[in-house]
Formats: sequence, structure tokens, C-alpha cells
Amino acid sequence: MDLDAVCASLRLASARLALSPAEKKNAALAGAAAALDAARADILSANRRDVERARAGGTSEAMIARLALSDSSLDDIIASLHVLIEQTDPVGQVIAGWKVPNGLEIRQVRVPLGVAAVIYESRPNVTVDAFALAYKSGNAVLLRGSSSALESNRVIVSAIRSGLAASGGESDAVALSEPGTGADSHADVDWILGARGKIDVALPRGGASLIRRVVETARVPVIETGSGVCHVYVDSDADPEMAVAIAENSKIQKPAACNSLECLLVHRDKAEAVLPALRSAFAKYAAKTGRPGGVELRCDGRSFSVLSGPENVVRAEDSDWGMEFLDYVMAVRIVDSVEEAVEYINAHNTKHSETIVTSSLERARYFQNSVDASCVYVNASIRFTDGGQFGMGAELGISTQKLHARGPMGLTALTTTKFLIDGEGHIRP
Ligand SMILES: NC(=O)C1=CN([C@@H]2O[C@H](COP(=O)(O)OP(=O)(O)OC[C@H]3O[C@@H](n4cnc5c(N)ncnc54)[C@H](OP(=O)(O)O)[C@@H]3O)[C@@H](O)[C@H]2O)C=CC1
Ligand SMILES: N[C@@H](CCC(=O)OP(=O)(O)O)C(=O)O
Repeated sequence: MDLDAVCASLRLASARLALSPAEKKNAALAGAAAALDAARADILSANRRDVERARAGGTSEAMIARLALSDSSLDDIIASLHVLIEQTDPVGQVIAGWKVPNGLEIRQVRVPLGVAAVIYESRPNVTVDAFALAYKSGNAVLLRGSSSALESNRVIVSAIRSGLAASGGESDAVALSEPGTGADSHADVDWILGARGKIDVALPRGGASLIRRVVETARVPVIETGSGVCHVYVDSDADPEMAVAIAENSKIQKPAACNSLECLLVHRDKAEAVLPALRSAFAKYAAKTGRPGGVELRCDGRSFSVLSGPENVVRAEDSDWGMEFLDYVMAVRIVDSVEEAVEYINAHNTKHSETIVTSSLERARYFQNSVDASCVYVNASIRFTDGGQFGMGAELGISTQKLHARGPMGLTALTTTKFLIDGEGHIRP
């Protein structure tokens, strides 16, 4: 695949798109939504082939759940396009404006970044979300999904392009980078990361190996989305029922997502009230997860004494602390104070999503102010870290870095600003 030529075409489309009014971009997004709906059968059959290949290759069912599409998940994908159409176009927004004493008028306005490349995991829904967020914010986008979702992504991108063309949009504003095979399978990722001047920003979504490659080799500006080692801390003042419900949801609702629970911290005063109840709550998932007890609990010495007995309760190894399991497995640890919980989290987390369950407002605010993460919750599940759930329509990923964008990235993450200065023949003395 000639990525130079693809990027040259994306560059031209991005220049046209940057000047496109919101109504025209919205009409194009509606065209893409209609084309995806019309291509439903082809998308689902390509996706079945991807899923079969992944299963044959031994991919876990938790991971298959990220890849697999259904009629209802396609409905959700199409619905999220319509939610995005309703969002305010960030391009052209005046962030600040003032007049300096010499009479020059200065305005700081939001503008697109240009050509973005998104490198992402096996979720075909990200193909649509990333395209739509880029398009609405006036950017062209090169999509580099996982090779495991290649057949699905081909059909999806082709439908989007024909939907854009049919509705007067910029069909060249979106392209799919096709992974190579064998030793060359990530050659296109290397190309993207080195494409200074051709790609304005790369957004890698993925695990440690991808992020290592990005950190070591990227020469283009990057907004990193990191892996998720996320914690739930049950405070001494927690309501046990709420604590169990939040921990259960954080672990079970989508265990292979980056914002699922990997390590539960419980204050020693609540261990007896919470841990056995949570173990019982997990037990009802045994059939679904295919694991005895529903979830394997890897415990420190103290929590092991509270929980020990059933076969899903084991002693944690050192490597389990700070581990992203992405599965029905979880580490459990008892702590003596909120300060100890915060210290532990800051030493082991990946700056993604963290929550405290407590009825103490003072400790809630202490936790929120002290934990270093992109999203810090009080009395809520960490599974809410999501552009859709935050009302952004969709997300490009969850940035775990601190510059430019942090947390779920919506439309504004793909914009920068520009100063527009109006004078009347001003010259500097
Ligand atoms: N913070 C966030 O927003 C998100 C975080 N994540 C994190 O991602 C991880 C799960 O993703 P996973 O399914 O493992 O995806 P991977 O990290 O395996 O893959 C993601 C993308 O990167 C490519 N890739 C993988 N390794 C390399 C490499 N060494 N060099 C170049 N390209 C590479 C993949 O290509 P190919 O598949 O073709 O090998 C794929 O396109 C979890 O840790 C999760 O927490 C995931 C999504 C969002
Ligand atoms: N924001 C999403 C999770 C982000 C995501 O897609 O992550 P992953 O499952 O690791 O690919 C959600 O809440 O479902």
C-alpha cells in the first residue's frame, strides 16, 4: 500500500474539510450512517470471518467480545453517529478575544489539526467513532485497526466512503491502512509513526507493546492512550452494598476494557462486610465466565484470610500488583487508611480511572485531589470512563498522558487553536 499517496490525498481532503460548514459535515455523517446501515449484512458477514479466525487462533472470549459485532451493536454504532451530528462543531469556536491598547483585535479560535492517524485495537466500533470524530472536527484520518479486524474494517471504511460520496462529503478524508503479513505486519505502523509532515498527530490505542514502540520510535506528535490498571478503593465509611455493586460492575461489565477493575483495595474495617459479599456476587457469573467462582481473586495475606476456602481465591504473586488482567481475574488487598490506598494506587496505576466508595466527603475530596489519574470518581463505577457516557457522542480513546488532552477524547481533542489578529495598517514601533 502506498501510504505516501494515501496521505497526500488525505492532506488535500483535510484542507477542504477544514473549510466545510457544520451543516455540510453533518449531512456527510448522516450519509455515512445510512451507508453503514445499508451495508449491515456485508459488515456482519465480514465480522463473522474475523471472529472465526480469532477463535481458531485461540483468542479468549473476553477479547472476542471486543471484536464481535451484532445487529444491535451496529445499531449502537449508527446511533452514535447521530449523537455526534447533534454535537456542537468545535471548529471556529472563539475561545478568547480581546483588543490590545494599540487597537489590534486578537481572537483565539479552534481549528482542526489536519491529518490524524489512529492506531487501534480490534474493536470495529472504533473505526466508525474515530472516523466520525475526526470528520466532524474537520480532520482527515488514516485508520489503522488491528489485523484481527481487517475484514470488518475494510467493509466499514468502504461503506463510509461511499456514504460520504453520496451525500456530498469528502470521501477522501478517510482511509484504511492495511496491515502487512508476517514480519511486516507492523511496517505500516512504523511508517505512520515516522511520517513527519504527512501525519499531524498519531493516536495509538493499545497495549504495552504498541506504546513501547510509539515511545521509542515516534517522530510525529502523539497523543497516547495507555493501558488501564484501575482500582476501586472501599473506604472505612463505605456503604457495603454500594461497594459490592460498584466493584462488581467495574469488574464484570466489560472485563477486557481498559477501564475495568484490576485491583480492589478495601479498608480493614470493611473487609468482613464487603469481601465475602463480593465473592458471592461474582459466583453467579461462573457459568458465563467459565471460571469457578466467576472471577479469580488473587489476594494479599490479609484478604486471603477473610476469603480463603473456595478454589477461585488464591494468594497473589508479586507480579499481580499493577497487573492489567483484562479478564475475569482481579487482585485484592486490604489497606489501613485512605492515605495508604492513595499511595498504593499512585505507585501501581496507569493514570487511567480510579474510584473511592465512601460516605465521607472529606476523604472523597482527598482521594480525588491526591490520586494521579485522568478520571477520579466518588461512589461510581470506573466503567463510566467513556466518551459516550460523558456525553461526548464517542471517543477517540482515553488519554492517560497530561499534555493537550486527558481522559476520554472527544471532538476538541482533535483541534488546536490559532490566533487571528485584525489590524488597520498597524506596524510595530
Ligand atoms: N486508554 C485507552 O483508550 C485504551 C487502552 N487500551 C489498552 O489496550 C490494550 C488492549 O489492546 P490490545 O487488544 O492488546 O491491542 P494491541 O496493543 O495488541 O493492538 C493495538 C494496535 O496496535 C498494533 N500493534 C500492537 N503491537 C504493536 C507493535 N509492537 N508495533 C506496532 N504496532 C503494534 C496492533 O496491530 P495488530 O493487531 O495488527 O498486531 C493494533 O492495530 C489494553 O492494555 C487496554 O487497556 C485499548 C483501547 C483504548
Ligand atoms: N471507553 C470504553 C473502553 C475503551 C476501550 O475501548 O478499551 P479496550 O476495551 O481496552 O479496547 C468503554 O467504556 O467501553
